[in-house]
Amino acid sequence: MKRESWAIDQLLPWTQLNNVELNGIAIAEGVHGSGIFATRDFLDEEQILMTVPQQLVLSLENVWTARGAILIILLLQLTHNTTNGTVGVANPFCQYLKFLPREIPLPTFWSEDERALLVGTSLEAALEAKLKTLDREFDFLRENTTDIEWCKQHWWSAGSELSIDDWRYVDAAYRSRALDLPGTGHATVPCIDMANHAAGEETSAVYETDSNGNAILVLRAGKRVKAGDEVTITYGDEKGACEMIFSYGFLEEDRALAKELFLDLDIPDDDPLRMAKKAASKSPPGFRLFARDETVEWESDFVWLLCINEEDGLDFQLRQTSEGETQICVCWKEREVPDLTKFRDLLEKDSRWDVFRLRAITTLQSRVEAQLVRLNRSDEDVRKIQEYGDIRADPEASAVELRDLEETLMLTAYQSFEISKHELFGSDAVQAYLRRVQSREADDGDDFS
Ligand SMILES: C[S@@+](CC[C@H](N)C(=O)[O-])C[C@H]1O[C@@H](n2cnc3c(N)ncnc32)[C@H](O)[C@@H]1O
Repeated sequence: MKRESWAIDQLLPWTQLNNVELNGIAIAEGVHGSGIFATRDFLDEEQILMTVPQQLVLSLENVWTARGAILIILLLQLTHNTTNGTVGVANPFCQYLKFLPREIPLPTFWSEDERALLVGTSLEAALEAKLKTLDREFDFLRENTTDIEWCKQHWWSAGSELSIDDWRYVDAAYRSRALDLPGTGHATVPCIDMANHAAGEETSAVYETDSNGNAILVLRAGKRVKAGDEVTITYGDEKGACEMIFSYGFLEEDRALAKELFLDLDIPDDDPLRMAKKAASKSPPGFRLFARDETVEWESDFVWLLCINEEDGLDFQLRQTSEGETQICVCWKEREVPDLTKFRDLLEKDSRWDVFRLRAITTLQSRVEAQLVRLNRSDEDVRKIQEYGDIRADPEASAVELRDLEETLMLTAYQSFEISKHELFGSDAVQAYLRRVQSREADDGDDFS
């Protein structure tokens, strides 16, 4: 689809027409694309810098459904623009979309060589999954709209241009511009979405909902901003390096830590409960590593299901719901576990808790080790791509830094798993368990002999 673009200095008449109030700020071109800049000095005032009327806030509340609906609405508005208004009804959003960047630098738009720089990082799997989902969604859109006359004409017939890149564009626009607006929820707010990111003390403004449901941008308490300074918000100081690149396409210049990463886990093929565990699990199949103080901690509901077995007391039962559907239930020592997020709490009460913990930590440590091997083995290929590949400077810089930051986080995690393992090996429960296993193995050996 051929998207029309308007220069950002044309945005002012649009804000006036649509009752967006700008108080001492202007939206203009800066170093990170468009941004918001102060046009006067602000000295320690919690001043409202911008008010966006409620009806312009594209939120779940306003559209009544999830991400898919917002993407479809964005796509319809783009179609309205490219068909000279033949499709859909003109609304302020159609014009506003012309002020968005023509290209959004998210990894879903990276070339094959650029994506190959991510091998061994947690972004590799996340990006692969995202691209597959986008392909699936686009196929679904095509299958379900080809029989609608205007869609056939403007999206799918020969010469009409809706492509997977258009779908990736609306997804990237949504992902990089949506806010979690306090009092409203996930929303796309025109004009406030022109605010660039700065973390920590550098963040100069916050966004919220006023008592009338309007979205407002407010100067942070105690912040001084001079005329000409950029007005910034935070996209989430706690976000990991992977998520920053995935959702916004950049890493902050002064970032020193990956902060967090997610690695997947798979249930081994020889686990007799594999299918039941997969069917019963509702949590993401993996674990999150995150930096805390000088060390790295982890979080996972899935790992408990992975490393507990039938002989420990795990079982599954099929139940019929009142709607007639069959549901799989997890049972621990013959009692149903209604909420799998609480399974860990039940295990913690068991006398073999240290044994379970040791199993979990060993599983996580070997997964981290495998990821480190994958990362290190790809270093040589990455160097070749840097030398000969078809890559742009920004994706290269982000990918190389991500490799570095995630390697440090994983090495620290590996070490801290090692320390925990040593501690757990010394526990009475683990020693008693090992003695039982050894004597069982000896008995098995006798059987064979
Ligand atoms: C919500 S939009 C902000 C407005 C955007 N600059 C524009 O031109 O429309 C988010 C995008 O701005 C860019 N951006 C924001 N803060 C940045 C920063 N600190 N460094 C680099 N790029 C940034 C990234 O491309 C990001 O995906």
